[in-house]
Amino acid sequence: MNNNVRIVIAGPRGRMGKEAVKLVQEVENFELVAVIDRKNNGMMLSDVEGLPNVAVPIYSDIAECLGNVPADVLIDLTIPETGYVHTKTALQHGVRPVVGTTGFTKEQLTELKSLAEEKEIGCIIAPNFAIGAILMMKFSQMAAKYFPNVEILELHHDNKLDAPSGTAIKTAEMIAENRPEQKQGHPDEKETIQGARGADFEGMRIHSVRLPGLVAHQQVQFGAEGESLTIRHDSYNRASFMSGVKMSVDTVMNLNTLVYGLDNIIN
Ligand SMILES: NC(=O)C1=CN([C@@H]2O[C@H](COP(=O)(O)OP(=O)(O)OC[C@H]3O[C@@H](n4cnc5c(N)ncnc54)[C@H](OP(=O)(O)O)[C@@H]3O)[C@@H](O)[C@H]2O)C=CC1
Ligand SMILES: O=C(O)C1=N[C@H](C(=O)O)C[C@H](O)C1
Repeated sequence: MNNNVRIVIAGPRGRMGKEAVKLVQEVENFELVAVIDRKNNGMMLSDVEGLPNVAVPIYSDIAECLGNVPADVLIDLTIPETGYVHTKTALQHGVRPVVGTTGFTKEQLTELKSLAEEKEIGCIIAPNFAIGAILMMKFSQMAAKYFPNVEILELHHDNKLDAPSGTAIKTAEMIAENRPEQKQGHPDEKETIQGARGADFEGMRIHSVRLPGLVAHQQVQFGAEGESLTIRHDSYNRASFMSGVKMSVDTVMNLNTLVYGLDNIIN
């Protein structure tokens, strides 16, 4: 019997998608069975210039793909609107989603969790797959208990569509579990240029930097009387995310609900 995990990847031409295709080829019991790409429908991956020489079919429509190709896991690395439709369709077909795409709304996450539970299958939505980034979030959550004054600075390449990053939002949500909502800065502070103080998450400020040359970086900065604490993580390339993708694929096969964030998986 073949015990391979049969995987479909959505977004194989993207920065993350290309790495994921490489990962799936490298892991012994992972098997790429199809890809979802809005271009090149009906072709084989191996026929597209610049993509790995793997003979799997390309579909532009996920329902058509999952209706034709038996699969266990969908890895989605696309854009928020498409990623949401892909995740929902995968769950409806009994295929377990591992989603790196960021920018889902709270309502979408709630709806997808209900669907995963109704179908009794696993789904992982991970705003960040890098193990160091998960630790940064966990350490920040711990620190917030003692340092409630905190600002988050996230820095990314200038092709990123969503702001703040999924990682920054998840970090703020985790910190909020240990930090009562409070306004920071001077009570009478005023922005002379709108946005100067960043986005407001329960009084925590989130600042988004977009510059060419950056990959994915985040600094969580805590301040108290006479001291400060900075927790920082840097991803210098997309390979940094792949051990988390592998762990997610392995884990999702044994889940029967939706898990949001790898902080709920690593001990
Ligand atoms: N969880 C994590 O650890 C990480 C998450 N991310 C997230 O992953 C996602 C992808 O990032 P990245 O690889 O840098 O982005 P890219 O822009 O490099 O890749 C996105 C891919 O999605 C495809 N796509 C866009 N729109 C559609 C559509 N309507 N239907 C089908 N495919 C579509 C693009 O194809 P086309 O060329 O045709 O537009 C492209 O191949 C983002 O949401 C990002 O925030 C990124 C890094 C790490
Ligand atoms: O778009 C990116 O590049 C990244 N997106 C994720 C996010 O929004 O947090 C993860 C990582 O920061 C890279």
